[in-house]
Amino acid sequence: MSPSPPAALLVQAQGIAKCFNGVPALRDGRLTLRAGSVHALCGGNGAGKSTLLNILMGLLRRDAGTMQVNGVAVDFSSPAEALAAKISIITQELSPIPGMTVAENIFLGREPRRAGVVIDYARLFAQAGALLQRLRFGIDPRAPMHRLSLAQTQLVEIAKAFSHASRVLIMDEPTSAIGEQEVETLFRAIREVTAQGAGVVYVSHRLSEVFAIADSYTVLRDGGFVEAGRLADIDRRHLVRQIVGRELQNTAREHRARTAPALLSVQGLGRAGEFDAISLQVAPGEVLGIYGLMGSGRSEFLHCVYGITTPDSGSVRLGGQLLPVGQPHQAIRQGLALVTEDRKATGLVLTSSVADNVSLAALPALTRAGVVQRSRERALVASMVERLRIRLATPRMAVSGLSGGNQQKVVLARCLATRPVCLLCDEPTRGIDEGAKREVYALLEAFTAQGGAVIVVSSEAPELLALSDRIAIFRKGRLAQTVAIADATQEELLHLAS
Ligand SMILES: Nc1ncnc2c1ncn2[C@@H]1O[C@H](COP(=O)(O)OP(=O)(O)OP(=O)(O)O)[C@@H](O)[C@H]1O
Repeated sequence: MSPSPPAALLVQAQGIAKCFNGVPALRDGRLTLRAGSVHALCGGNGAGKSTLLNILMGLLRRDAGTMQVNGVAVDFSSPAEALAAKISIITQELSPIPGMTVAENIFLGREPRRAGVVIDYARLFAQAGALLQRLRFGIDPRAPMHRLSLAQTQLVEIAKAFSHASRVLIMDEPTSAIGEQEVETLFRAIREVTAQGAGVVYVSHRLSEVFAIADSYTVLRDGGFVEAGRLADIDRRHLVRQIVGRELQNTAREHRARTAPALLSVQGLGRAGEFDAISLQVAPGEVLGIYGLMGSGRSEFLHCVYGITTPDSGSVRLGGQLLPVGQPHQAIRQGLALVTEDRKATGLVLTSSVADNVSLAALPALTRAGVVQRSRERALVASMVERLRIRLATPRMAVSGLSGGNQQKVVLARCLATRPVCLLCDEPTRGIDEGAKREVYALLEAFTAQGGAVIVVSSEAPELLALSDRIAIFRKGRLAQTVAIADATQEELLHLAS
């Protein structure tokens, strides 16, 4: 029997190049996508993945190279042209319109109209409802966007990409803000559309996802092409080596039981509709992981401890001192820092420079007699850029010019620059590549070795198991149980959380 012919080529890109202000971001971008396939585009932070996909999508123009869609040479000058060629994208940065409903966000500019004029809301909500139900996302199409959590906002963005019934779906880190259960739901939807002949380009730093959903891959490094092939022919270690360009050391933490008095102590903290009666302690040198499904109240809890929101009941003590409620500036002064999940909303000033973002919160410590000591500021920024391997042209460039993963590293650098004694981390490695993840783990290890205390919220169970000494499981806003790391497994965590 002769082998079946390869599926139709949906996208072929070769030798794609792009410079920003004379600095090359992409030198030799390549991509091949076939009908019915999920193709993983892999590479470290700043490798050029988003740049290549933004060129394919018409969001950026290329400087050189060729691109074909369905065998026809293309050079899209806008996303509308790409959409007309049946290509849609879920970008890394979410851009919801908060004042509108979910349905309006999904069908913006394509709303069903009566007599071609007035928006037909009944049909709009019905269409959006049917789509969300098909995808099993469990979101009300009539809900106002501003009411949704970050995870739900990301699901709406995903639904929007599916609503175009495209032949090519580009997913640039689609799961960075959603939980394991929603990831499964997304994968089911991906399998459905590929079974019908669509092709998906999938970008994620979570390699377990890549191996679970994709069949073929391309690796980019430093803007250049490294390797492409079938995932069935390689293992995870090989892929990591190609992405990072070197063998990675294992940096697992040494788990320890802590007996010292608590550094951070939370007593009966509650906030209506979010979480209730949470009491927990973290000792110096300890990492407490928090695990929970979407909607379990884990991020809301961290925000409240830090002071972004005010509790209805309970108290927080740091080093025995009561933290005043709802005052993050005071919390920082007392030694607390928060690494946020949503870097755009609460983490960074995108239009300011990397240097300003890193030194902003540390300015009081860098100021003598009302004058900022610039040489100390420069030294601080340089050491953070080096420790975290932030990939940039110059520290004076705007944060918006950094790749997504490098922006996340700036968030971390900014927190560490305030010299905290206790770090609250909400998805600290979101969007960070495998090499940088190890660096973040090593940083947390060094931080705790010096007596710092850490609380980590992560939706990646393997990450929590690697980092934590104990894991608190949140379920529907309650602390369900705290388990010692020796007794915890991935299955056990999921079981206790659901
Ligand atoms: N608008 C811009 N201005 C200046 N430089 C840019 C701009 N967009 C991207 N770059 C640079 O291009 C390089 C590639 O970035 P890109 O976003 O494509 O990386 P990536 O592989 O998607 O990374 P990540 O996994 O971190 O999202 C980076 O060094 C980045 O700083």
